Amino acid sequence: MTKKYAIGVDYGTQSGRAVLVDLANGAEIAEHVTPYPHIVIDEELPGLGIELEHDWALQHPADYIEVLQRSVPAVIAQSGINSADVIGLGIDFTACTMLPIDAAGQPLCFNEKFMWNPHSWVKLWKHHAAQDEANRLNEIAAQRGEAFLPRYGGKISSEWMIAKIWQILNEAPDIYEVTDQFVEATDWVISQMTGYVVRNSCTAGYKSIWHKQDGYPNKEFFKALDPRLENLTETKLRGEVAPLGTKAGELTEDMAKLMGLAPGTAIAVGNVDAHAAVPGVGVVTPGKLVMAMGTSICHMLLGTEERHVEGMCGVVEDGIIPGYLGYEAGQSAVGDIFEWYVEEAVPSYVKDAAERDGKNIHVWLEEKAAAYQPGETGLLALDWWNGNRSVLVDTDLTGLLLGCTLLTKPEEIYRTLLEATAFGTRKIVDAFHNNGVPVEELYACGGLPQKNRLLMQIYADVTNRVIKIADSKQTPAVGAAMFGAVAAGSERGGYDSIVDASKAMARVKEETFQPIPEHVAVYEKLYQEYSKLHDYFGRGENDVMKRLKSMKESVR
Ligand SMILES: Nc1ncnc2c1ncn2[C@@H]1O[C@H](COP(=O)(O)OP(=O)(O)O)[C@@H](O)[C@H]1O
Ligand SMILES: O=C(CO)[C@H](O)[C@H](O)COP(=O)(O)O
Repeated sequence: MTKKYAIGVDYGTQSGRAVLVDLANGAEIAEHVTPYPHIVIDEELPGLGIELEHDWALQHPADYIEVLQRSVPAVIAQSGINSADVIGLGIDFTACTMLPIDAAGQPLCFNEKFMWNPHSWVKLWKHHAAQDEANRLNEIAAQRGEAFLPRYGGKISSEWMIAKIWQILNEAPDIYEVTDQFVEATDWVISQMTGYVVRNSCTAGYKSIWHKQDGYPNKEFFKALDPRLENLTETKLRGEVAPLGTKAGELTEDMAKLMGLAPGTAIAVGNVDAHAAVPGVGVVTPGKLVMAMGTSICHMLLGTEERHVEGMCGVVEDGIIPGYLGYEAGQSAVGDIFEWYVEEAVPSYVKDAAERDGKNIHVWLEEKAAAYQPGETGLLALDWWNGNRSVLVDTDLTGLLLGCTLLTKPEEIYRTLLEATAFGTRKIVDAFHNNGVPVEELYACGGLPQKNRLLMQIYADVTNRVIKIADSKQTPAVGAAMFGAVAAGSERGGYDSIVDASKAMARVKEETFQPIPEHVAVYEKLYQEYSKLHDYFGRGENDVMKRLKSMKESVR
C-alpha cells in the first residue's frame, strides 16, 4: 500500500502554518508558513480609514483562506508526494476568535453594507474591549448562583464568546440583528472547506459556556443579561456540537481545486491550538500536564471526574481527548517577561558582551545564570508582568522583584525571573493536584523548551516532577494532522481514534529533565516565600499594585 499522509494547519496570531505528516510514524515531511496579509488589525479597518478604539484586535477572514490556498499546495510541492495520498486534514486555531456570518455562511465584513462597522469583522482572541460585558456577566452569574461559574474557575473571560457577542449587541445592534450565526473562526474555516457549519466541543466548551450534559446556560440567565439575548443559543449560536475526533465533512470540489488536494478528503472538526498540542505530544491519559510554552503558557491536563479548581480557565468533557474531562489553566506572560527584561532592562555592557561572544542575549544570560545555585541570588519575584491568569484570574496584578542590593547582577535577575515563572506553574500544578486532578509528570512543547535548558531544569526542580520534551517545534499542527487522520478513519489508511493516532505518530525527545533532590529542597523553601508574597499581594491583603495602577491611569 502506498504511504498515506495528513495535513495539520495551525492558525496562530500572526500567521498560519501547514505541516504535512506521514501517518505511519508522525514524521514531518514538509512545512510552509503564510503570514496573514492584514496580521492583527488594531488601529484602523484596512482600506476604509475607520479608526478602532483602545483594546480592539480584529482579523480579516480572507487571510485564513489564503493560508489554505498558499501553504497547502506548498507542502505538497515541497514533498513531491501525490496529493491523492493526503487522506485527512485538521486545523487548530487561536480562540476565542469569532465572527458574525450571514445565512450563506459569508462573513458580514465581506458585505459592502456592513464592512464599515468594525463589529462585522473577526474579533481576535486578544480583543479585550468586552471587559465591561464580562464584568457584568460575572456579577449576574454569581448573583444567580449559576452552576457553570465554578467550571471556569469562578470567572468568564472578556476574551470569550458571550462577552464578545454582548459587546456587539450593545454597540452595534444592527450588526447583531443581521447576523445569522456567531461562529468561532476555527469552525468557519472548516465550513468553507466542507460547505456547512459544524461547531466543535472544544471551543464550545471552553469559550462559549457549553456543557455536554447541560448544554448552554438557560434562557433565564441570558434574559437576565439582556432580554434581547434570551434566545441567543437557539438562534445565533444554534447547531449541534460535535466532539473532537469526529469528521466535520469532506473537501468540496471548489476548495479541493484551490488547495490542490483531492475532493472528498476527510476534514476534522475544528480545534484550539494548545488543545491540539496534547495528543501532538503523545498525551492521551490523565496525570500528564502538557505545557505549551512560549510568550505565555497554556497548561492542559486530562481527568476522569469533573473537579472545581481555583482559577482554572475551564473543565470540558471531550474538550481535549474524547472520553476525558479536559482541564485548562495558564500564565499570561512567560517568555514575554524574559523579553521585557532583555529589551528594556539589561545594561549595555551585557548587550556588548553578548555581541562580542556572538550570542543572543538570552543565551548569554542563561549561561551566566546557570552558574548560580538555587537560593544563591537572594532574590525572589512575582511573575505578574501581564497580570495573573491562573489561579488568581486578575489582570490588574503587576510584577515584583524583591531582594536587590548594590551587588545584584543582571544574570541573577534573569535567573530570578525564570524561577518566578516556574513558581507560577507550581501554583497551577498544586491547584490541580491538591483538588483531585493528579499531576504526575510534565510534558513541554512550544518554543521555550528548545531555547532554554536552564529554564526546563528549574521547572523540574520547582515542581519536583520529570519533564518530557516534544520532539517537534510544530506540536499543535502535528496534533491537528492526527485529528485529520482520525477523520479519515482506518478504512482510508488513517486511524479510528485520536488515542491510536497519537500512539503511532507522537514523538518526545529521549532526554528528559529530572528533578535534582538538593535543588528541590531549596526551591521548596523559596516557593513557601513566593506563596506568602502571592497571597499578600494577590488576595486583597495589600492592594498596592491596583492602587498604583489606578494612580497611573488618573495621572495620565
Ligand atoms: N533563549 C531564550 N530563553 C528564554 N526565552 C526566550 C529565549 N529566546 C526567546 N525567548 C522568548 O521566547 C518567546 C517566544 O517563544 P515562541 O514559542 O517562539 O513564541 P510563541 O509563543 O509566539 O509561539 C519570546 O517571548 C522570547 O522572549
Ligand atoms: O486562549 C488560548 C487557548 O485557549 C490561547 O492563549 C490563544 O489561543 C492564543 O494562543 P497563542 O498565543 O499561543 O497562539
